[in-house]
Amino acid sequence: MNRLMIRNIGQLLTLRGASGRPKTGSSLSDLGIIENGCVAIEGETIAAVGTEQEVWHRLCQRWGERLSDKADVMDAGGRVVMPGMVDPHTHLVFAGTREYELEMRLQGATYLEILQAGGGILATTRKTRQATEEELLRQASSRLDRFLQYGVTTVEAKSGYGLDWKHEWKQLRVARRLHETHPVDVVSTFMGAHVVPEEYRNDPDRYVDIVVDEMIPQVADKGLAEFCDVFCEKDVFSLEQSRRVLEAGKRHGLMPKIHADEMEAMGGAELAADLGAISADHLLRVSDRGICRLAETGVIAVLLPGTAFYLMAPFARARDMIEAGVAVALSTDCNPGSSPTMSMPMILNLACLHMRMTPAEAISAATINAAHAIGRGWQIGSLEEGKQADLVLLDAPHYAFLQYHFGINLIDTVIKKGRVVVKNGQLVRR
Ligand SMILES: N=CN[C@@H](CCC(=O)O)C(=O)O
Ligand SMILES: [Zn+2]
Repeated sequence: MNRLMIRNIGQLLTLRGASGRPKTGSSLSDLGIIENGCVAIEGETIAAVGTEQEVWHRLCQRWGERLSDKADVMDAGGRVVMPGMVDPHTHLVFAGTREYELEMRLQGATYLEILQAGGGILATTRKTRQATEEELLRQASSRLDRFLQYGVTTVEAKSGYGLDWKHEWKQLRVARRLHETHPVDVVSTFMGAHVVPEEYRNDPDRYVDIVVDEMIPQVADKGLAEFCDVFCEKDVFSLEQSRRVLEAGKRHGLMPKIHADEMEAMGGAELAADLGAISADHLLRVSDRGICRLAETGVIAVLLPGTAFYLMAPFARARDMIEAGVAVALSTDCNPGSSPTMSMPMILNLACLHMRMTPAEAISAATINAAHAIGRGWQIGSLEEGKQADLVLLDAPHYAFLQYHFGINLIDTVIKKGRVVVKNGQLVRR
């Protein structure tokens, strides 16, 4: 079994103490920092975390004396070590690109107008349906490589560019194969209710019936996803249709997630609260009442500032949410239309500069709270004994360098399940 000790860590961000429930309020600012820290890894798991002295003491008890003979040692050179980041909202598996929509939007077309004219998600659906499973796998795998280089060690991935069973299933199979073969862990969400496909344009309720009665039972039966999501939005899926989809998912053991209050305050956050969803995502226009309900019910707000930035829309009110006691997480929303990025560090920049989160709050939101938003707070998102050994070494002496710099990548080393997968910023070939 491999053993690795990382020593001489200037700032070790443990994010400890929140594996049971996400951070809220002032605890978001507490990164559990250990100065001159050390982490020991055994196999895929963290064996000890603490100051160098504490870790040596702990390991001598476990491994006996002469530790350096028993473990590889990595010198962090006084730099920052933190948990691998978790991206809890991506549309990872798709074919084709939509760079032409940028120009259309710059000329005044809105995201929803492009969609209604048969572009947007519908354009990506046409391409994704045409693509072979191998082609989708290849494209999504190279996106995961980039995620890894940006310090992300687990992503959630939604279906929703198939919009019929054959192609939704293809997307979910690709996500599963990536989880099995790529170093990044992939957690699947079924999102057959992403938009109404063109063939049901005149009968959207019939499409909802198909999602509810045919697709969700098969997804559950085949164990293809843990979560069920819906795009609850004006002219996409109504509140009532969204409720039907998420309730059906729940009956089949798929936990609800929701694209809520993105373009209009539709009451999506309130629906998430009613249903006990694990997260409500986007929330650019959420109402005050929606914020209160999220806080009361413990639904995690997954904020996607890359989308507001790229769609030139107002940013979510992260400060109001944090003050109200909502658990906030951050994500890229990686997709070909509204947020074509794999850069979590860029998301942290935007969270600070446009949503006024502090650097420490943003790191909590991108690690332990993001892990909770996909039901993995017990396993990842913090550096504590017994948790999965997913961690990142920054080429920086202070964690705030991650938000202070922009447009450059400070991720030096990434360790996934105890193995070095990125070194000097470069992927280590598998
Ligand atoms: N808003 C809906 N779905 C995605 C965008 C998908 C796309 O445009 O392809 C989102 O979360 O932003
Ligand atoms: Zn999305």
